[in-house]
Amino acid sequence: MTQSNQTQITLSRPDDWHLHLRDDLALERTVSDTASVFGRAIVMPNLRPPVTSTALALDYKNRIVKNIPANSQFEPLMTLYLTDNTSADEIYRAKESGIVHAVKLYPAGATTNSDAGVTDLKHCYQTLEAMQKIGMHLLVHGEVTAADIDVFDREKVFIDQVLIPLMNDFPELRIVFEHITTSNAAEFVSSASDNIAATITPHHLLLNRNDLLVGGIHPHHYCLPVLKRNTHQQALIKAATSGSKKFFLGTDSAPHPRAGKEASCGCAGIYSAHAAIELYAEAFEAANALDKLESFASFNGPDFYRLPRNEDKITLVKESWDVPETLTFADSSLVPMRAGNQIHWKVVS
Ligand SMILES: NC(=O)N[C@@H](CC(=O)O)C(=O)O
Ligand SMILES: [Zn+2]
Ligand SMILES: [Zn+2]
Repeated sequence: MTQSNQTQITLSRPDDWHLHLRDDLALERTVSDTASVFGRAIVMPNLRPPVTSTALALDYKNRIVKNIPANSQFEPLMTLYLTDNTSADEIYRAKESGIVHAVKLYPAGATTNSDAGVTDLKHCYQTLEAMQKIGMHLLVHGEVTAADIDVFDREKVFIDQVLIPLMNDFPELRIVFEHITTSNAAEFVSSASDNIAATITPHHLLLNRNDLLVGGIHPHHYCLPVLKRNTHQQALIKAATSGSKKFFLGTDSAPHPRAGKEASCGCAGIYSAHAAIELYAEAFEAANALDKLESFASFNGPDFYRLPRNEDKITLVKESWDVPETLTFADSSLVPMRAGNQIHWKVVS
């Protein structure tokens, strides 16, 4: 059967390898949306204050678990926020805990709540040594922050200025290049050693910078790394649907209250957790590659993290549904991806 008229797809339950759940009142919305479909999620640590220790990660996990719906087996996979002062001992404690699966590098100033991030990776070499030794994954927001670097070039420059030297100094360190947005990153990951992989978001597959800037400025399409030109979008689609084991699902679903997005200096982040796997199904169908969705969404991630694949399955059907203009979020509301429009796949089980 040609895929273009495929009307149903069943796949092993997917996981989200890059997710912002936020905290406290926000958890009711974010945890239930993700937990209704995904088996596990790598929960990003960029809270205020950030999750910089195993103890804080455990407390955070407990707050998340309280919001998991009764009928869901969802498991949050916790991460630590790397700072200049993170000790190797903290890495050993994290590994020992069994609940921390990775450490996240936010270059200071690169994105939301990144001001406590790393100012110079050289400060972290003992910590990185420990991570390499015990196989703790380093997740990177791959952008430089120098003011003289064009925002559209930040990711490309990060490869040469940070990633390549890092991989030379730590050739065994397992790295996830998060939310890649350029052909440069896709090509680099494809050709680099097996210990580096990448996540790709649904918005960087479905949108490009025209969707941010044409016909008016669209604040709900503003995210970091920023949407790039369509040639980069095409390169990401090619990578995601290539069948390569180095690319897997990471929504980077990053909610902000509506007022924070619709502002003269709006927050960066796109909320997709309400319809993430459906949005990926649209992107893979458009590329006539629905047969590649299961590996990208359900196999490549657990395989790279050396975790078991989920055993149960989900089914989506080709059915359009209306996305609300807003969703409740903490004590206010957020504008989800595709708000006020339709999504053309629907999870039925
Ligand atoms: N991606 C975003 O635009 N924002 C994320 C942070 C991040 O992943 O960079 C957030 O936490 O708001
Ligand atoms: Zn990021
Ligand atoms: Zn993120």
